[in-house]
Amino acid sequence: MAPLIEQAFPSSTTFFISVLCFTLLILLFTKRIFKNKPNPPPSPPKLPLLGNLHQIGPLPHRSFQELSKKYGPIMLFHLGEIPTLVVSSAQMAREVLKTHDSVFASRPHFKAATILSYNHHDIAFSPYGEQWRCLRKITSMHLFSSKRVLQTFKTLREEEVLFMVNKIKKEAETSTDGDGIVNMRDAFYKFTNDIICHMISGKTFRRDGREEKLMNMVLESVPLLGKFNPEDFFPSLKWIGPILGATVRKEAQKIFNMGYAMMTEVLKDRVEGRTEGDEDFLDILLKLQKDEKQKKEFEINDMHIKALCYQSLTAGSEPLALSLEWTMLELLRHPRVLKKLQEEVRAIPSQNEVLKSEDVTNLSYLKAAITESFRLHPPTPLLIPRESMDYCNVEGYDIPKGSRIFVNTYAMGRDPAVWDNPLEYRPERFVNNPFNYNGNTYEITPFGGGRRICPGLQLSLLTMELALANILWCFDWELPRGLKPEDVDMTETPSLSLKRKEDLLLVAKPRKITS
Ligand code: HEM
Repeated sequence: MAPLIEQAFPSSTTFFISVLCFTLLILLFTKRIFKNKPNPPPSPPKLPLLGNLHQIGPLPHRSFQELSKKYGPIMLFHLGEIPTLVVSSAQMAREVLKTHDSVFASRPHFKAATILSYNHHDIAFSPYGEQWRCLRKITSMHLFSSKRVLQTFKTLREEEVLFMVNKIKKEAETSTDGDGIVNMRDAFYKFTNDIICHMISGKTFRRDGREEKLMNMVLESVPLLGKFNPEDFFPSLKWIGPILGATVRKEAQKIFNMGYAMMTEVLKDRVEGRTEGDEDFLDILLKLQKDEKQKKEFEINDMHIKALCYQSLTAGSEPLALSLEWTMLELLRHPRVLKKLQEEVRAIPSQNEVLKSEDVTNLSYLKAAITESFRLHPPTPLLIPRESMDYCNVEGYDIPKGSRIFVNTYAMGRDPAVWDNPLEYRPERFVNNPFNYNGNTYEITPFGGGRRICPGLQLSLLTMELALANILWCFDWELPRGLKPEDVDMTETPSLSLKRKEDLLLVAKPRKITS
């Protein structure tokens, strides 16, 4: 044997060097193979063709929440043919909305959204690119500039709050059994719809009951955006797409046709002239349409104007109405909180029938109650889905280009690792710790984040504070027909929004405001 070894390895040094080289080669080779192998986030087992679709129920935020308990805060699903990333922790939300915001800033194409957004002429469903950037700039510089939100819309908000309060009084007084029961879901939807219509087209929107017709369109279109449409999950089946998605296409087209006709009418009225009121969206957009400097940067056509106006209603009025509804519901389910909030509001030194914006700026418990409601009931529980424009590595995991992204703010708000006793509604959590919605905090993200953050954020918070303060200033409230707080049915209904199945019926008792 010895001669053979000596023959192969003439000296022990050569033997040692050869072994070392061999080991290094093996290491390099295996590392290379390993490096080329993608490292996807944890996924539940999937079925052929369907992928993980069968694991997602009618309330996807809840299905994802349950699955994240097993698979962690970053998961990769295959919904049909589409890789879908779902994140449900502050750290992972920060990765998506901040660290890699530039990669995750686009939106996927869903057929219903394409039809309802006037073929992506809006902001919310527009893919990331030149058009989105220009429309977004117009929104933040002109339509929702801080000056307009704080000053121009102040009178508008106060007028519409007064209109709502008077309607609630009337409905309570004329209730069928004289029991003062008011449908507060209806009241809030009409209120937020009126506010947005007022911003879009001044006072003319109440003509011919237009505002009511628009509200009904919003009520039909939002659930449609959340409805399962097979063609959105199997894009390779292009040839049978229209058959697979026939129902959704038909419904979306019907709503689009009605909305388009209405918007055309509103725009035509305005082009023919107007006489009164503050500058509204239509004035601004029509002015920009003729502006030479704007034309060089980006030409706004009538389709953009109609889509932007219609989208303010779908993206704005529904989540605002639902936020008011969930907050009011939690107050009625928690009499201690309701009482404390009434005391804060009623300590405002005013003798007026209704409160003005300047009366409600320092209500810290009200602000905390609103945040607590967003934590438990974010109106858009998975945000508006994003799409990755490139390959991305998130915390060591490989995310393929073209993935859909959901940020589960619903699950984040109920995470026991972050919130003690997470299911308890307790505004005190935020009293000395006010939540900064557009800052660097990602424990909850009710308005999203990064470059796609909701442009209606400031307007929504100011509107909610004024509306809720007045509702508590003007009325005492009770649950109807002896219903106990613990017996309120919290079942949700399937939609893109987080919506309770039942309407919110409450007893409103108008209060005498005395000195
Ligand atoms: C409480 C009320 C509201 C909530 C909770 C809310 C929530 C959201 C969320 C979660 C997003 C997606 C953000 C993301 O992808 O990161 C969004 C986007 C958007 N929201 Fe809101 N929203 C509210 C009110 C409004 C209002 C009043 C308007 C306008 C009148 C509005 C207009 C929009 C638009 C245009 C987008 C799309 C932004 C983009 O894609 O660049 N929202 N909103």
